[in-house]
Amino acid sequence: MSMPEKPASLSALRGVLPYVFGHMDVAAIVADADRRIIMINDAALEMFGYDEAELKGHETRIIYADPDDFEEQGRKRFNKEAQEAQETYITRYRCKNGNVFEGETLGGPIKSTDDENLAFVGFIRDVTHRVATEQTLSKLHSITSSRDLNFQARVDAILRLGTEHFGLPIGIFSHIHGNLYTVMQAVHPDDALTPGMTFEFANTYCSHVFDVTDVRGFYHVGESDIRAHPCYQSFQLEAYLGSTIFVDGHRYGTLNFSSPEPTRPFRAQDIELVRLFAEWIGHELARKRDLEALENAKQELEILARTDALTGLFNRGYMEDRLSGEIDRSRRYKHPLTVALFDFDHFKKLNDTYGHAAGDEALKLFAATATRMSRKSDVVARWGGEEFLAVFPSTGVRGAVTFLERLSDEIRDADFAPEGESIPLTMSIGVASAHSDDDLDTLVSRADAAMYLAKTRGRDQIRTQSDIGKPKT
Ligand SMILES: Nc1nc2c(ncn2[C@@H]2O[C@H](COP(=O)(O)OP(=O)(O)OP(=O)(O)O)[C@@H](O)[C@H]2O)c(=O)[nH]1
Repeated sequence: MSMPEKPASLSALRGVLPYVFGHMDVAAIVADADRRIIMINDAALEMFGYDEAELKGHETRIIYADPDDFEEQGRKRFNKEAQEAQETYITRYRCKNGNVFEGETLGGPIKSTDDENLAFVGFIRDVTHRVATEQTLSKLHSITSSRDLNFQARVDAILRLGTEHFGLPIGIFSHIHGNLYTVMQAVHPDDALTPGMTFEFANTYCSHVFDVTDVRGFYHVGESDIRAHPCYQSFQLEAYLGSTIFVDGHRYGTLNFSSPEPTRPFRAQDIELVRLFAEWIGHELARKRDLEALENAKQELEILARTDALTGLFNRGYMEDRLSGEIDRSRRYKHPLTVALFDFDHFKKLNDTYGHAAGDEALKLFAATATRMSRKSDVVARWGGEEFLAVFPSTGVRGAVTFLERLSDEIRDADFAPEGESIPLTMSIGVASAHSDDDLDTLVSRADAAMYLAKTRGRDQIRTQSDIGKPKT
């Protein structure tokens, strides 16, 4: 602010003060060296709610909310070395009616022609709302950048922040689909709103927001054009502020705050804040959805990577890892572990006679039957073309053979009729149990040798490792 020419004395200054500050729209207060008010302009009288006579001659202490601030400003500025006002500071002031506000103040001495301090002037601007908005923005930043909070906790914190900032005690994050308004999350002084509650969309004030895809505020519905609104009729909500939430450019729902009491008119900053809150929720929803899609795709890929496409059983790669793990576990816990290697008999003939598709059906029949009959802890995999490997944890040879007899009977007796003609499917099965020094290769090769024995001894039978090297029985 540019100052007029310097006056020579305090009395000269007193003469010009009303002309200089009288009609400014910024509140201006001038005090003498004893900090007694010698001039207060109309804007300041209006700001503080006093008459001129109530302030003139009083210490400026009267307008400070906190006496410590009065003392501190005195130390800083009411001294010989003080320089003319250059930068602003924010102090809390008190009005006559007790209201406290944040005042951005530009203050300093008015110097005489001899560079003496004649008086001190302060220009004050009420920045309460700006300060409150800045504080809310800073809290929003902490909420949205906190690593400790998940999405739901952040939305909850934003709902609470909004209710506090706007002075509207009910906060709702909604999803809107057709005429269905669903509460996703809410804060309510009586906990009257819970996630999953639904309302008719047309009956909510949000219809005004969602349909125009913008922010809307009503601060005293009872005295407005929309007092016939069904929301007012049903819920008697006097005040409302809401914004549309967009996810990737599509309308998702709303973020809204409301109150059964009328409130002050909303300011431009309120509109921008609620829009900002809603924007953040929209971005997070999009991010969450992308992450979930990515996670699902990853899981599908993992499943695909370990699955045999034809039969849906585990594939060989997965089984090799799994069996190695099971061998380690059986060694560590000293539990038995048995494996069985299955090979269809005369599969080539089946393919050649009935076609490859019939062969595939036989493989699928085995997979479905083995899956249905085995225990949860058993693992069955396609090991090669028409070869399968089953692993039976905590099971000895005898237990495994009992199960394998039932399984091979079931498959032989299944009504497998590729061309309407029923043909029995038989398998040669080799069984081996893990020794303490076994690895994947040694264990499977014993099962393989037992399976080969079953083939050479006439097929459609089960042979175990103990049959190897024994004469035919
Ligand atoms: N339909 C079909 N056939 C397959 C598949 N994988 C391997 N085969 C066939 O399985 C047959 C295996 O033949 P072989 O190894 O000679 O054995 P086999 O005819 O069953 O005779 P034995 O094992 O001695 O009883 C081959 O004809 C392969 O083409 C598959 O995914 N689908």
